[in-house]
Amino acid sequence: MNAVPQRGANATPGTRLASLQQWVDEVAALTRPDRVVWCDGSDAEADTLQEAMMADGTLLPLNQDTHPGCVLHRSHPDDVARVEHLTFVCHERREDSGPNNHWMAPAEAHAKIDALFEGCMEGRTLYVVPYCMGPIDSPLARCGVEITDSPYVVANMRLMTRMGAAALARIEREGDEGKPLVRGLHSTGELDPDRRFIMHFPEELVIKSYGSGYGGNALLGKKCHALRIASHQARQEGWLAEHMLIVGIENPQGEVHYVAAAFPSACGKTNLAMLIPPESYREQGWKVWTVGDDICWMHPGEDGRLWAINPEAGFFGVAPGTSEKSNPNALHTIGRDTIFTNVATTDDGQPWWEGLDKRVPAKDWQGRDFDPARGPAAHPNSRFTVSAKQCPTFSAHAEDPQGVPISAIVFGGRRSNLVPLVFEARDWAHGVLVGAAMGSETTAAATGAVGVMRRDPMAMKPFCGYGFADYFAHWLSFDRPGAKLPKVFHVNWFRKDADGRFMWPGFGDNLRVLEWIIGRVSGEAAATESRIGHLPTFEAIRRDGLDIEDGTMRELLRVDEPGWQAEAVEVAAYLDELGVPAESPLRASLGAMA
Ligand SMILES: Nc1nc2c(ncn2[C@@H]2O[C@H](COP(=O)(O)OP(=O)(O)OP(=O)(O)O)[C@@H](O)[C@H]2O)c(=O)[nH]1
Ligand SMILES: O=C([O-])CC(=O)C(=O)O
Ligand SMILES: [Mn+2]
Repeated sequence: MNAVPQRGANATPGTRLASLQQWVDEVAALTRPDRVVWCDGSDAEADTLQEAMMADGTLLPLNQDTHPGCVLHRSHPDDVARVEHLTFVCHERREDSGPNNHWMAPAEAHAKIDALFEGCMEGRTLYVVPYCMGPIDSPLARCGVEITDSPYVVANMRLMTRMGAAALARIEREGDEGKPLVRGLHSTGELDPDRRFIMHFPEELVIKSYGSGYGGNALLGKKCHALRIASHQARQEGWLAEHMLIVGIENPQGEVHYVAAAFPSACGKTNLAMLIPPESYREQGWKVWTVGDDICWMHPGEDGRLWAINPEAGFFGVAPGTSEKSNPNALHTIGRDTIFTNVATTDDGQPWWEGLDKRVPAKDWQGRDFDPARGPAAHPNSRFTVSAKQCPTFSAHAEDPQGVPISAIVFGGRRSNLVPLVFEARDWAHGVLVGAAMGSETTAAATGAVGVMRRDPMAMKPFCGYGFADYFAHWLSFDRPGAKLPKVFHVNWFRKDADGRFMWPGFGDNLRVLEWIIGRVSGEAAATESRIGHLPTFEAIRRDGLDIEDGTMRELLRVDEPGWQAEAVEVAAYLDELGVPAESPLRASLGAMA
């Protein structure tokens, strides 16, 4: 039966944009849902959805006295993280996807995944979710429509994007002007890990995702649109779509510098974006303002600077490790109206995860009686979804249509040895090399082994929508007459000593490093030269109120000469693997390091 289904009782009437209506009708004909609902983003709609999800067990209640408006979702135990081996970037030409992506010919990919979509929404509701990535009135924002059969995805998209009637109005206006729209089709399918694909068609601005309900696989506005598809668009149009937090650092003089930082998944973006200054800094008047915690779109402005928006409207953050001590801001943010996914619960129904406090949970993330023999109570990649507006340090400029000007770009990874606490690149090309050479030990944010060192250029290994050699060339192209580019830095919060303990306290104390970074931007902070770039002098990182020995600090700032020579050899081989040409300025920058 290819008949287009009747719209349900509380469905809105669709769209006047013929091309969009036609696509929705085609998808409905393929997937055969019982009902089609156009989401308007209203509170009433959210309430109706939530009631239905509570009734069928998709959402479970949490303690409303301690956590008003909060709910729990337990996902299928095989569906708890991004699946990189099942994620494809399907350019017409294989070489355009690069060696950094899994590739399939677009026709084959469509055929393969459409076969799974056939009839997959029978007995279900098809939700049409119009969304805007970025402030709704921003010229830098971009729109998309996600079709999904998962009310959990709709509820998450409502927090993570500007979703509903206002987005649809912008989409229709832009449609009249012939502007492109990103179209995403998602179904949770049967949640069978062997029938799961996340496919991207950058040239068509299309995403198709089947068989997973997990964040990065299913909330298509996030990694699929705002990074993989947007990075491809950004290359064509002369901007950057990056896996970066954006944070404003206000010094005692009241000047605010905005920093964009790329760390791989579960390597500290949310924490840095919400940093609370150490006591001695607070007393002096230092403040930190949160603009974004995961994605950053940067455009060159007329003044030559890079201006950045956070395309998201919420945080999809890692729960484990979040505590009153590590990230009180996040804890305050998620005290109400939050969706928790795969956390544990206490006997009085409060959400709980490892690192939160000393209580012993009653139920683990799968709802079983907690038994430490079975591993952590909360899944290591358990998450919270919450509106950014609830963050106490949410920047007053976070929704400025023109974005915020970026003073410094920071790269970083989880490196237990070799890489110093912080260093500064000599110039833009060297900065691009530092980003390209990034390595990090893997985390639970993607399925697979944890703690294995892998190259993750600019934290974009899983997210770049085209080949890395072209991506680096695009980055290099920003160095042109009139450009006032940010300075580029590399940080490592994760150095470990011989006993496996972190050498640097991290979290709030990372402001001490940011102070040096800002000081370099304004020309005030002292540095010494080394083969890897500029390093802080021993005194340049303030240690007042910090209990850290001179020897540890020296080690954190030491350049291990033989270690870096070996690193340079590895990086050269990696650039070869990616097809970076011999004449690329990255090679000359690397030569200075070797
Ligand atoms: N030792 C140490 N751990 C940190 C630091 N910052 C964050 N972490 C830990 O790293 C883990 C991930 O931190 P997040 O800030 O959620 O990472 P993220 O980059 O936002 O992760 P995604 O949302 O997956 O992109 C948590 O367990 C944190 O407690 C730090 O400065 N030092
Ligand atoms: O995309 C996700 O599912 C979560 C996330 O932020 C990441 O992994 O970087
Ligand atoms: Mn992320």
